[in-house]
Amino acid sequence: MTTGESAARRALVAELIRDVPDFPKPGVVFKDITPLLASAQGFRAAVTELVATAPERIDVVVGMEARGFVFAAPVALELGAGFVPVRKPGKLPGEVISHSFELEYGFETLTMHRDAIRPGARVLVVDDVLATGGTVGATAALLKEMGAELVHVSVVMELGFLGGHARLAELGIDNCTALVTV
Ligand SMILES: O=P(O)(O)OC[C@H]1O[C@H](OP(=O)(O)OP(=O)(O)O)[C@H](O)[C@@H]1O
Ligand SMILES: Nc1ncnc2[nH]cnc12
Repeated sequence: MTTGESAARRALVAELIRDVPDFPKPGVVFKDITPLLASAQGFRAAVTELVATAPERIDVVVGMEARGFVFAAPVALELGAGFVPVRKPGKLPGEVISHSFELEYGFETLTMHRDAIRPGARVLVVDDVLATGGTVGATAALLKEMGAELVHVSVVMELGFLGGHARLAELGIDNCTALVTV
């Protein structure tokens, strides 16, 4: 794999993410990934690049409902790792642990099955967008409670102006890769 090919894939990913102003509320520029997913070449490029960012020996890929699932599941398959979902409240049938936080456009609670990941497992977290970092931060807190090792975070797009990277650094998460930063 050459650097030029990787750069071309990331440029294609960036091109296929559409800005939607004032969604879901005034003042928010929503980064819409549906054109990227609708493009076979674009979707493949995103998954290829996410897989390329993964450290060695990942046991489990964790994805966050809903858009995170779309990228995390194929990355897990490519890596030969398991997939574990982080879900919104009331969706998981077993005993859950949960964490609440503030999002760019609201409040959210995320849950995981308490026994989803064995202590010490090496985990890669994959999501579509890193905005304020609240979602990744909450997921990291859930993984810590389970005793899993958060090895790396990979996102398709980072909204740099919202300071998510700095927020994650404050939480001790300094291993985060974005394919595209705006
Ligand atoms: O860094 P943050 O400020 O936490 O924002 C990023 C999160 O926001 C979006 O999820 P959303 O809660 O809108 O859910 P969805 O995937 O179900 O649309 C996005 O998919 C990320 O998970
Ligand atoms: N501006 C944004 N666009 C898409 N997803 C987001 N999640 C949080 N903020 C977002």
